[in-house]
This record gives sequence, C-alpha cells and structure tokens, in this order.
Amino acid sequence: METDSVRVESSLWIGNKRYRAFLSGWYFSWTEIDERNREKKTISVPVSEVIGVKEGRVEIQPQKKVEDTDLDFTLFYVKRNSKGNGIRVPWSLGRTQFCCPSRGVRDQWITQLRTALKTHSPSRPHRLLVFINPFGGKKRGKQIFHSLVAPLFELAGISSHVVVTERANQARDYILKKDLTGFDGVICVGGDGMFSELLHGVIGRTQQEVGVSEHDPTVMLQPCDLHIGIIPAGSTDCVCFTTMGINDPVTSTLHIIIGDSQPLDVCSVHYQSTLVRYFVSMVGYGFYGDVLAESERHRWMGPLRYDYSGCMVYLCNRSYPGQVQYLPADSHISSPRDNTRCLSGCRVCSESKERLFPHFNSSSSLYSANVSQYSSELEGEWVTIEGRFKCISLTCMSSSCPRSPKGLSPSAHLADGTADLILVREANPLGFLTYLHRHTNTQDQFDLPFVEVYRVKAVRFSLPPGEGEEEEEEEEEEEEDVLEDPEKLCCSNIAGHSQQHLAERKERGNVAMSRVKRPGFVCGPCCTKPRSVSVWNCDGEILPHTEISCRVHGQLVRLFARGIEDSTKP
Ligand SMILES: Nc1ncnc2c1ncn2[C@@H]1O[C@H](COP(=O)(O)OP(=O)(O)OP(=O)(O)O)[C@@H](O)[C@H]1O
Repeated sequence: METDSVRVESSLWIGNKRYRAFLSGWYFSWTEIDERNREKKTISVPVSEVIGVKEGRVEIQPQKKVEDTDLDFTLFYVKRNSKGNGIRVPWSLGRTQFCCPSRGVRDQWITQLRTALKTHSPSRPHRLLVFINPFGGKKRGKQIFHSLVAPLFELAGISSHVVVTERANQARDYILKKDLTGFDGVICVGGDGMFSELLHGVIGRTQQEVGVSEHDPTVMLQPCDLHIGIIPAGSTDCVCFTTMGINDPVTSTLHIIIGDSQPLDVCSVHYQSTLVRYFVSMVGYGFYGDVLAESERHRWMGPLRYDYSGCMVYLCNRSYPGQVQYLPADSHISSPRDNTRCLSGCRVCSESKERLFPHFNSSSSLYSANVSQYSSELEGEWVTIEGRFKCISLTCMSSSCPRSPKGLSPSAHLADGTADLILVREANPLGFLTYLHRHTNTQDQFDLPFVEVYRVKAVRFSLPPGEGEEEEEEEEEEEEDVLEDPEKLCCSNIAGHSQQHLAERKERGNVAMSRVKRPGFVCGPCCTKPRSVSVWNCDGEILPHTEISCRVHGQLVRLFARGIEDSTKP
C-alpha cells in the first residue's frame, strides 16, 4: 500500500508569498519559502480532513462567490479553532487559495488532491436523509440547517433529502417504514429527543430486516449499518456534547462530511417481555425522575422549568425503597473510578470490539451473521443491593453537558459494552447537595459515603413487596381523577408523569382498582400526597413502568463522530 511517497510537489503562491507544496499519501503540506530560499512555517492538512477542492477563487461564507481563474484553486479543510464553549476546540471551515505557475500545474493539483480524497477517505457519505425538528430548542433548526449545514454539504458534494417534521415520532416512523436505499446515513437537526427518534428507527429497522425480536430481553441485537449524525439544535443536546465534546453545528457537520465513525453502546429497557425503550445517555429513578415529572407541570416556564423543578424536588428531600440487581462488568479492564477519560481513539473501547464480537469476520458483512442470536452476556453472578435511595442512575456514557462538563460518570466509555450504575443512598440534604454540586466542578462526586458506583452489563430494579407494579394501578386510578379534574394536578402524586404518559394512560381506559393503602404524610412543598414510588426518567422521557430491566448492547449503532478530541495534543 502506498504510504508517504510524494505524489505531487511544486511551488505555489498564496497572495504574494511563495510556498513549496507537496502531497504525500496522507497529507497535503505547504511551507513558506523566503527570498533567500529558506524554509519557514509549514502547514499540514490530513487528506482525510480535506472538505473539498475547487477551481478558481471560491468563497462560501458569508455568501457563495466564485471567481473562475485559470491559475488558482481553493482548498477547503477542517480547521481547529483556538477556543470554544466545550471541552474540546471547535472545528471550522479552513480555506486557502493557491495560485499555480500554469494551468497544467493547477489541473494536476486538483486531480491529485481529489484522487487522494477518494483513496484515503473512502467512507464519506454521498447521500443523507435529514430530519429537522422546527420546534426543538430555540426553534432554530431550519435556520441552522439552511445557513450553516447545507452550504457545507453542497461544498463537499453531499446530496440530502430533507424532511421537516410535522409531528413527534415522524422521523422514527419514516426510518422504520420508507425505502432508504441509497442513503449513507440519517441526520437529525434537533435535540436529544430527535436523536432518540432516529436511534429507535435505525435499531428497529435493522432488527426487522434480520428478523430479530426487540422484545426478547435475551436476544443479541444486530448492529446497525446506517450511521446517525447529530446537528445540535435542542435545549440540552447531551448526546452530541458527550460524543463530540461540544455542541456546535459546524463541528458536527464537518465530522459528518469526512465520514467519521464512532460506535456507541445502547441500553435497552424492558418491562417483563416488552421492550420499553432504548437509551444511550441515562435512565434515572428518584431525584432525576421526580425533577422531570415536576418539570412537565411547568412547561410554560421554558428551559427554566428544570432549575425550578430541581429546587422543588430537592426541597422535598425524598428517598425511595427498592432492590437493585446488577451484572458486573470485568473490573480488570476498566472501572468507573479509574480516572480515565474516554477520548477519541480510546483504547478500552477499541479493544472491546474483539470481546463484544468474538466471531467477527471482516470478510462478511458488519459483525458477521455468525454471532449467536442469543447472548451469553447475561450469564454471570448477579449482585443484589437493597435499601432506600435518593437516586439510582444508569448511564452508558459520561453524559456530560455544558453545565456538567465531566458528566454523570466522568470515566464512562462510549463503546466498551458497559454502563455505570450510580446508587445514591438516603442522605441528609446538605450531603445530597454536595453530591449534586460536584457534577459542576472538578471534585469527585463518587467520593462520598452514601454514593456507590459500579460498572455493569445489565441491571434489574424491583420495588419492595407491597409496592409492586400491580399496586401502581391504584395510582393510575388517582391519575384518572386528575385527568377528569385538572385542578388536582398541582397537588397530586402524579407530579411525575409526562403529559404523553398521562394521555397514554387515559387512552388505556379501564383502570384496575386496588385496595393497597399507603401511609399518609406530607413530603414537601411540591407534593401533598404520599409518594413511596418514583418514576424513571429515560433520556428525558418518563417511563410507564417501574420494575424494569436494562441491558447494554455494545457498539449497537454508529455515529458520524470520533469521540472527544484531546485538546492537549497538538
Ligand atoms: N414537528 C414536531 N412537532 C412536535 N414535536 C416534535 C416535532 N418534531 C419532533 N418532535 C418531538 O419533539 C421532541 C423534542 O425535540 P428535540 O429533542 O429536538 O428538542 P428539545 O427537547 O428542545 O431538546 P433536548 O431533547 O436536547 O432537550 C422530540 O422528542 C421529538 O419527538
């Protein structure tokens, strides 16, 4: 294979300065030459990060301008900026105009650069299916796509079919049902909710195509070929932040164009033998469930509702009884307290591929059909923990966001086939506040006596006897009352259920009566009824079940991303 042999070399001019430019296999470099023929600074661009090569003098920002000259060509490439608002530097579009000594030399440069692009960057997408949520975040999805993303796609020769969604779940249904032949990936312009729609569509479609039942909690799901890209335009954009290290539409677009590929673990949530949901970020019971539930009642406040609800729920100082069972991951490989960070090219994640897909055979299609349909992952010693918990969370990734740059579990990995289970036991309010506050600074949030963290492959949660799922039907009946009389909403113990969930329950009608009585006590300012059962917050959606089981599916999907680039490296 050709590696670093020089393919083209010549003098080129940028403005009135002369440069010696050369294209080796993997890099295009140009070095300034002064009047005395001495070499000065060299700029080197990996061919894999070239966005496009155009004849003439071309500008695309702020507006497209083309000056068709015989001697010039313009190179567009990924440029790393000096600072940004994330935990890595943002990317922008670099542009350099070169002037050649003759038209023949110019044409040779263009041909060779384009050939190098095809050879050294073969996995770039050519056609993409784009879903824009016009109502996500600050409602700027359409504007972000048309002003920042589309011009870059055009420059890179990527064609896109754009669907502006008119309802929730339209993107998911489209992916599940429509013909996707010819598309190299699906892109969402929106927030975590839109990403979740694409995730469910892509996983569901892949399983349909190979005849695997998603409802079987023991089945080995088929990894998905179709890549997912995220252009952040939501309120929190946690998945984008965690997989990129930044929420920046241009950085995301450039990763899509160069065809970066980041495998991602996905967790499935089952209730008995029914698939409830998939998630990549987190599922949380107790505090996180209550905050989401409370915030649903204050949607009119906009994004402020999360701060408000967080304060209210904190003041309630609740804890919940339950039994957590987990299947530990191999602690020799990594641990949630080993102070490592999953960065681009992470060794733990790349080595895990062999462990996750031992029958991988590169000559067959992705991950080989030899993999048994039933997983041996669920074999092993389950560990049981009982107690009262302020919150229980399970996260497949660090789940960082601008407010919590290190995230819920700073050493979690994106693609190692594990998740981190965090148990926060009953604690005094000040202790719990310390735990919460440590998510926003550099202190270790796990270094507290009431906090435990485990790296796991699967988790089960059950309520103490007498608090089981059937008894929850009683609460449903109370919810029925609320639906009939919305006035009751503000003081009801369903503070917790999303409007969608309430609607679903109302639709179900026939609610069973239950005779179980709970002790009556006032638990805080936001709730005047007893609460001994919380709800699960799954990536921002309230789950309709409490006794759930979760299982990690290693590297189930692929994103157009490369993980967080280490900004300390040159
Ligand atoms: N046209 C639409 N009308 C109503 N809802 C929609 C529409 N398109 C998508 N949705 C739904 O809106 C929900 C929220 O959208 P999205 O995630 O894009 O923004 P967000 O909630 O502001 O951001 P984040 O999830 O990051 O907090 C998604 O769950 C999606 O299913």
